[in-house]
Amino acid sequence: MLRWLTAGESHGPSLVAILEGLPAHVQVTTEDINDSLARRRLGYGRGARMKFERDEVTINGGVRHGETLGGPVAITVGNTEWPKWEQVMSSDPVDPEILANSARNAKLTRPRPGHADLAGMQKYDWDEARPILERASARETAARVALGRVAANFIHQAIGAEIVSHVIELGGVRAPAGVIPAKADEVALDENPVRCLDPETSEAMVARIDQAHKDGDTLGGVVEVVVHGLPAGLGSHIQWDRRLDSRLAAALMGIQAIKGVEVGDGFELAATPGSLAHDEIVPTPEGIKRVSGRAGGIEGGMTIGEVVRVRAAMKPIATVPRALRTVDVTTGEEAVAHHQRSDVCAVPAAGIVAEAMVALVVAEAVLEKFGGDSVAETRRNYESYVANLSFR
Ligand SMILES: Cc1cc2nc3c(=O)[nH]c(=O)nc-3n(C[C@H](O)[C@H](O)[C@H](O)COP(=O)(O)O)c2cc1C
Ligand SMILES: C=C(O[C@@H]1CC(C(=O)O)=C[C@@H](OP(=O)(O)O)[C@H]1O)C(=O)O
Repeated sequence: MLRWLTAGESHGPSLVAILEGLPAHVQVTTEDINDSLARRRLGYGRGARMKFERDEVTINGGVRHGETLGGPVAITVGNTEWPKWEQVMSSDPVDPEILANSARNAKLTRPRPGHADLAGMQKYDWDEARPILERASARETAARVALGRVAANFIHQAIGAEIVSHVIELGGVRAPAGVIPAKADEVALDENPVRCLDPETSEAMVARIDQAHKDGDTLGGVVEVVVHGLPAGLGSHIQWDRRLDSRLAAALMGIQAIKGVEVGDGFELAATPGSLAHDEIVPTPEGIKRVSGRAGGIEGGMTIGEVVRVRAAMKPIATVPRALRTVDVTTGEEAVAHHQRSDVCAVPAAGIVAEAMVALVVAEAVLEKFGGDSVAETRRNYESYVANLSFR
């Protein structure tokens, strides 16, 4: 069983992440994790915080000399802005006079529509939004990306599978259909300001972000995660919670601000006749293949041995500079929502987080199918399965 958990607040000293259940000998280094975290900071339209803050990665357990030991992998991502927040976010009590004189500690009593503020204040009985937004913030995704990198290394080393993501829609600008990036495209994707391979679309997306910035507005979009190299048979049709599609959907929907998930061509398939919607099966010299990939590589909750493709739709950032109407909870009067700073658009970053979530779910499915307490054992089991697969 693979399980993972994160802890920590947006302006706390650090995020903490634990991943348990991976076999021994997964090769992973602090540099690998730094590399993935740096990719999450990329993307045109992010706010000031991404520029001045750094992620300080420490692997606290489960890895020795660049290889996992089989025990829980523990990672902390330190927040270099912590000294500014040491009192506001102190875990121990702080002199009330110091807090009363701290502008940073001013009560946030005007909850933002679209964020967790209001429901969180009601549910957890707080008179302001700080205790809610600190954990609701997508700062937490840094911890998931750290774990996702360990999982991605595992699936690559055990079965050779590779994950890549790209932005297919941003602020209503849609990339041409049918482009499926290879892992080799990742460098170009990361160099592109909106992680989109089509130059014209990418320019239009950047222009849309500039316009939103000027208008005091924010944007959402759609990312697609592609997994190359998975064999047929991960996941199962046997029970709803064993289906790989349901698990991928839950993992993607669990990312802050993701409001829709598609497997393959998803919603478009709903409007397509069956004769055109499915991926016909044909014999080829390389074995049984599909003539198209509309299903996104999953049928009956199982991988079919083709490219897996899932999409996640992100709503626009909730902290809208041209602030939205709300109620000041101290007075009960109409007000505008609090706004200090925010991203205009974080869709490119959401793609990196989506890759991490897909890596964790796929790693879990690989371990279910092939097991193994060392990477070599997982690989042997995988190779034996593939060599004996019927109707290859
Ligand atoms: C990478 C990333 C960055 C985000 N940056 C911001 C931000 O700067 N400001 C903001 O209000 N929301 C931001 N969000 C979205 C909020 O975290 C999200 O709207 C909030 O947690 C409530 O979302 P929910 O309704 O989906 O739970 C970001 C989300 C992601 C994935
Ligand atoms: C810090 C990160 O993202 C943050 C996610 C976020 C939110 O509300 O989700 C709000 C912003 O933080 P702040 O309100 O402090 O400016 C983003 O910068 C990060 O991704 O590392």
